[in-house]
Amino acid sequence: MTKLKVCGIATLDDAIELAKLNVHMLGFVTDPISPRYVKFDFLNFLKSLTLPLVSVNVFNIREAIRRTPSNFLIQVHRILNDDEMDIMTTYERKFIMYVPMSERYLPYLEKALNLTGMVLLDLERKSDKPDLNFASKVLKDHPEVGIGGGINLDNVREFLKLEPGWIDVSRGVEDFPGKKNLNKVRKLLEVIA
Ligand SMILES: O=C(O)c1ccccc1N[C@@H]1O[C@H](COP(=O)(O)O)[C@@H](O)[C@H]1O
Repeated sequence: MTKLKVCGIATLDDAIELAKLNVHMLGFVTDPISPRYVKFDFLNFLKSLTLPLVSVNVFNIREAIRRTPSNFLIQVHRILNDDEMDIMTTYERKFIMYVPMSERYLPYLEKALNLTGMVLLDLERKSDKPDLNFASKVLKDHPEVGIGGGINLDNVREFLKLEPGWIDVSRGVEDFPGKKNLNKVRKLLEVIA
């Protein structure tokens, strides 16, 4: 069954309340590029939560590896070059590797799948439309892969038809950047069930 990761969480209350729902993973963007940015120190307030927690990073990967609590997964939300990919293999950490949802990134997808069992197919740019045909092809061979990209209550069924390992949702369950709407999350969980 497809699991739900709610990402871009920026308040302790939201994290605690979402953890009480049947959400599978909670994501926190620890890169200042995001309007949902939280400082690494904020992650230390989440240690009482027992579900999988994810630190999402774009440009501060090394800092993230150094400052993210050891129980967190680290999401690398940027295309890495070969040297950076090699360096990733030297760390004893669980990574989620972001891969843009586009045919031209198939070679990178293979590299990411060799590095980690957790790959997230997501938009190359937040303004893009998801390439669900490409995502469908990937998921036929790699059903464990997660998918994101503007998922919300109106379009979630299109993504669920592909039977991804998980769906990754941030903007689609927000009142404003960083503030999650618990009722929208509850409704998403009802659709997934
Ligand atoms: O959410 C952000 O602000 C963000 C910033 C920088 C890198 C990644 C970010 N979010 C990731 O993108 C997916 C999908 O988000 P959305 O549902 O399309 O808004 C989200 O789950 C994060 O993993």
